[in-house]
This record gives sequence, structure tokens and C-alpha cells, in this order.
Amino acid sequence: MATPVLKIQKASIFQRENLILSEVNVTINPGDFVYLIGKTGSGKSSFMKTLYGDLPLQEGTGEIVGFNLKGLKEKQIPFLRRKLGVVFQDFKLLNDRTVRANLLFVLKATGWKDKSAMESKIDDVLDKVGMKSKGFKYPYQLSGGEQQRVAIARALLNDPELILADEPTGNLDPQTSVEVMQVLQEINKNGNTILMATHDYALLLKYPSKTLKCDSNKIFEVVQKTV
Ligand SMILES: Nc1ncnc2c1ncn2[C@@H]1O[C@H](COP(=O)(O)OP(=O)(O)OP(=O)(O)O)[C@@H](O)[C@H]1O
Repeated sequence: MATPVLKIQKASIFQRENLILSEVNVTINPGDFVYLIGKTGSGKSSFMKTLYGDLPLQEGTGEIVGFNLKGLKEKQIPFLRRKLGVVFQDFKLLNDRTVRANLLFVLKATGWKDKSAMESKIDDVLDKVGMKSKGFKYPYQLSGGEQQRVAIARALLNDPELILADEPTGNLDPQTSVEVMQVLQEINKNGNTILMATHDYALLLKYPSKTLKCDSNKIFEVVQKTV
């Protein structure tokens, strides 16, 4: 069996002194597509933040893409994030530069130097999300769905071992949500591992996959009922 990309055991997750989740045991293997569901305030974002080093893991053990979350040092966080692709609800693109310049900015910030390698990587990730022809546009010239595709392309730049998507369709209408979901499904089929927090039960029904639920300070796997 391949090494898991994420293995959390007996973890407790806190926001300041408040216990948000306890006895968390979650394993994600390469190639998985896993949903994280649960009502507002149940701890989905807190869990995601723990995984990308925004919240310290105070209790329990956690290994993610080869990093030990317990005792993770501030200076290790950029290296952890390089092996993760993080996608947020609000896209977080830089509005003062084009799509291609947004991607170039990330490549340079993560140590890329070779100009032609960077251009070809940008072509490659834009192609994967169906946005190759729109690289010259500014984010504000794009629809929400297109901006999210670019954010997914950005997450793919450093060939992440795990993509963490926190409510990636939260700002999109149902049709656009399905289109963005198709992009995520496609990249998962091509080998990317994805953990996606969502409120969108319609997507779960349309694209069933392993589902974890945050409820009553715990995370447990739920079995989807087929109607
Ligand atoms: N920075 C913070 N400081 C203190 N408490 C916080 C902080 N961020 C979140 N919380 C609390 O932690 C709990 C879990 O919040 P979290 O954002 O993880 O939930 P969520 O399931 O992601 O909710 P949503 O679906 O609304 O995004 C909530 O009770 C929230 O009030």
C-alpha cells in the first residue's frame, strides 16, 4: 500500500483555547477524492487550516505530504505549502495583474528561475483547467467560475501531493459549481489527490466519493445513501 498523503491520529484541534474537534483520525491515500462536510461552525475550515499549517496541531499526531504537523516550524510552512495546492472560496487572485502574471508570480516566489520552463508550466496548468486562451485577461475580466479555474491552475503549479479545497464552489451558482467540480474530477482522474470541504450536497450526490463529516466536535466517515 502506498504511503498516505495525510495521516492524522488522535488529534484535537483548537481555536485559541476552544476545543473545536477531538479524537480526529483521518487517513487520505494517493489518488483519493475526499469530501469534508458539516454545518457552519462545525470545524471544517479549522481542520483544513491545521493541514496547511495555519493552526498548530496541539494534540495527537499528524503527517502530511512528508511533514510532521506536530511541532511544525514557521520556516517549514512555505515548504509544506509548496507540496500542497490550496484553493479557497474567494479565489484570492491578484487583481493588478493578468492570469499568466498571477501564475508567474507564484512560480518565481517558489523558486522557479528558467523562463521557458515557467511559460510551459503555465500553459500546462491553464490547459488542465480549460483556460489556456484567457491567460492575458485580468481576474476582474473573468466570471467567478473562470477565476476559480485559475485558482485551481495556480494550485497545480508545483505538482502538489494533495490539494486542499475549502468551499471551492461556495461563491458560485449551481451550474458553474458543476463546471468547477468537473475540473476537480478531471484532475483527480489524472492522479491528483483532493480533499474538498463543501456545503454543497447536490455535488455530493452528483459526484459521490468518500465523505467525512464534522459534527459534535468529531470527524467521522459517512456512507452516502443512494436514492
Ligand atoms: N480565529 C478564530 N478564533 C476563535 N475562534 C474561531 C476562529 N475561527 C473560527 N473559530 C470558531 O471555530 C469554530 C469552527 O469554525 P470553522 O470556521 O472551522 O467552521 P466551518 O465548519 O469551517 O464553518 P463554515 O462552514 O461556516 O466555514 C466556530 O465555532 C468558530 O466560531
